[in-house]
Amino acid sequence: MFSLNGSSLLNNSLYGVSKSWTQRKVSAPPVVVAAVSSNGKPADGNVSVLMEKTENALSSSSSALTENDSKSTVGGGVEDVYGEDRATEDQYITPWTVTVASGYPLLRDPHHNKGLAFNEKERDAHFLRGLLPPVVVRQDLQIKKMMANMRQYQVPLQRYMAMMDLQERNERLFYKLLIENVEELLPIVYTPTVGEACQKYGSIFRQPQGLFISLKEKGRILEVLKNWPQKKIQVIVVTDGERILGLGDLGCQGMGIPVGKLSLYTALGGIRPSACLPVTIDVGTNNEQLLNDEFYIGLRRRRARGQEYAELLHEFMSAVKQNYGEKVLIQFEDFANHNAFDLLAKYGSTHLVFNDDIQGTASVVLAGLMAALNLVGGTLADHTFLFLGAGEAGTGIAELIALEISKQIGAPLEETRKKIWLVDSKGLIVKSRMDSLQHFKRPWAHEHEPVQTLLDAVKVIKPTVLIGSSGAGRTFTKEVVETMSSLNKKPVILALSNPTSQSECTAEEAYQWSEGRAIFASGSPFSPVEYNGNFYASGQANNAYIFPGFGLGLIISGAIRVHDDMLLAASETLAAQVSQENLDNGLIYPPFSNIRKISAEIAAKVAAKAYELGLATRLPQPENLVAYAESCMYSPNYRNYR
Ligand SMILES: NC(=O)C1=CN([C@@H]2O[C@H](COP(=O)(O)OP(=O)(O)OC[C@H]3O[C@@H](n4cnc5c(N)ncnc54)[C@H](OP(=O)(O)O)[C@@H]3O)[C@@H](O)[C@H]2O)C=CC1
Ligand SMILES: CC(=O)C(=O)O
Ligand SMILES: [Mg+2]
Repeated sequence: MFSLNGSSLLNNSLYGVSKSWTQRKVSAPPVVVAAVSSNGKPADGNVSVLMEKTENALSSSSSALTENDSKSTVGGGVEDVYGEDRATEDQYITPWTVTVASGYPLLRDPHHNKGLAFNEKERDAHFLRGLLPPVVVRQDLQIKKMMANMRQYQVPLQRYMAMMDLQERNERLFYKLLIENVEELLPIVYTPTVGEACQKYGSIFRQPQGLFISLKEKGRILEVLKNWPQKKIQVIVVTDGERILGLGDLGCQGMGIPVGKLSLYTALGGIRPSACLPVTIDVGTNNEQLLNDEFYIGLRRRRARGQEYAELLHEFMSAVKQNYGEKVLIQFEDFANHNAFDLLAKYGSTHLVFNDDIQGTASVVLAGLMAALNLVGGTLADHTFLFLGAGEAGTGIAELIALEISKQIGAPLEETRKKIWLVDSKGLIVKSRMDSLQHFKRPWAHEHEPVQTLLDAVKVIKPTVLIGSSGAGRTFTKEVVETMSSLNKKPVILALSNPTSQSECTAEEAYQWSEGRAIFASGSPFSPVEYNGNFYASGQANNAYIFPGFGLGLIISGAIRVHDDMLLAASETLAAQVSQENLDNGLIYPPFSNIRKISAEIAAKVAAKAYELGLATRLPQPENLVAYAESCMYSPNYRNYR
């Protein structure tokens, strides 16, 4: 889609797009839509965006969504997101228009560029003759070449940059590469490398990705949303950059996280890339190093707090609903906990919101624990849990475990919480600290004398399961792991903190210090470890197992709210995907290589729960939800252009 202004608006001739094409009535793919920003330049450096009429089943099912939404009482909705139909003459609209890309702009359009894979017919039909060398190569050969190139980079950040370049050059090739090499490339586009990329985002910045909404845009956020070239957005991942992984406040440079998470929504969960919108809300940063960094890309001011912050967030949340309707999923990611819990509570009853750090993490860890029971025995209620870290991840997981136990044994939550203990930076959370505790920690303040250190807490609480959610690296010391191992035949130890530098311990440490007995998983991946002549592979306890399938389930059912029972359903489904062979190898998560199938299973169970709870709006309910979920998933294979 092109939004026209300046000379483009007058000439209706866009960046070399052939007039014969622009004049043609377009009834079948490829239809080109391209965007021009307010300064008259291509919105993202790309001249055009090809929009295919029937990209996949999900886009056709989103037409059904469109019909529903246009009847919505919420202003805008999905059909008329730009408000042209309703705008009065004195209201501003964005003059989008539709045209067809060909020639040079087609090669510069990441959504439809195929590089050397354009066939002879397409080269003729789309004015590509001479713009490409003569050879025509298949997509699988392009994949082979890209992987060979990728493997030559020794430095992970170089691989990250190569992947981002590819995403900006040839989107389908990017996703096919990622899907087919998910175990090798996940650590590049996601944790740990994405953490380093965020830290250095200003220096490595080339092309803007996603929407940057800063305090400068206060009062104009709806207008900013309208600058985004895609209209049918289904998932937004938004951060304010204050708690990026375990790396702290990275301000505007946190954009790498929404971009990375959404690339997993597509690669792992099959959401169309064009339906994904990464957003960074820039309210400043308290990171002195960034404030003094000449390459920093964000607002050079300290963070807005209180009313100023709340008003900007509220304007954003309202504008999103107005622009995209109420079924757009808004995933909060890497907010600091003093905002995260409040935002979730405030918007949980008015928007389709999901906090990945609180809810997604809870679901993935509960799944791992359910699977681990096959190795350690007993039910969840038989175990004692100790957390290092009582923030979003820690208390989110604790609450979901308590809820699951409560459902299993029919006991009240207040009771089932009692076997779950948390340690924060001031020691064990106990009743005597109640007055000074943040609200999300209070349910975990049990009757006990104060305990200062994790090691002492392990000794007195005697947990069977130890979970690290502190963001503080190497805090599971030799003594801590040895004590866990002296208390348990098979200690369950999860070091969730990301990236690798912040992991509470390494896989090697867990296996060595437990003499190979630990059931270990970590937030960022570790290579298999050799101990006493045996190899130990550890799983990745990361919310990436959950959110892509979870989001897909919400979308295919047209869910309007997230419910805890959906999280439990996702956990059970993921746990059921762990095979006996995985368990025999000490793994409590299935391999990522099978993730698309797993995501479809999760999506189906989440959707089923949405229907059961009366939260689904896409009716009638498909008979076979797994098959339906699979049929809705984006395929990165090239499309043929006529
Ligand atoms: N594997 C996964 O899927 C996920 C992993 N994570 C990771 O979990 C970590 C924490 O995230 P999140 O819960 O959102 O962060 P929060 O900031 O909300 O919570 C961190 C908690 O850790 C405590 N803490 C920090 N340092 C120490 C220390 N040295 N000793 C004891 N306690 C400490 C804090 O204590 P206090 O309250 O006293 O300040 C706080 O309770 C991050 O590294 C993140 O990357 C998060 C989500 C998903
Ligand atoms: C994985 C994730 O969401 C985090 O570390 O914040
Ligand atoms: Mg996160």
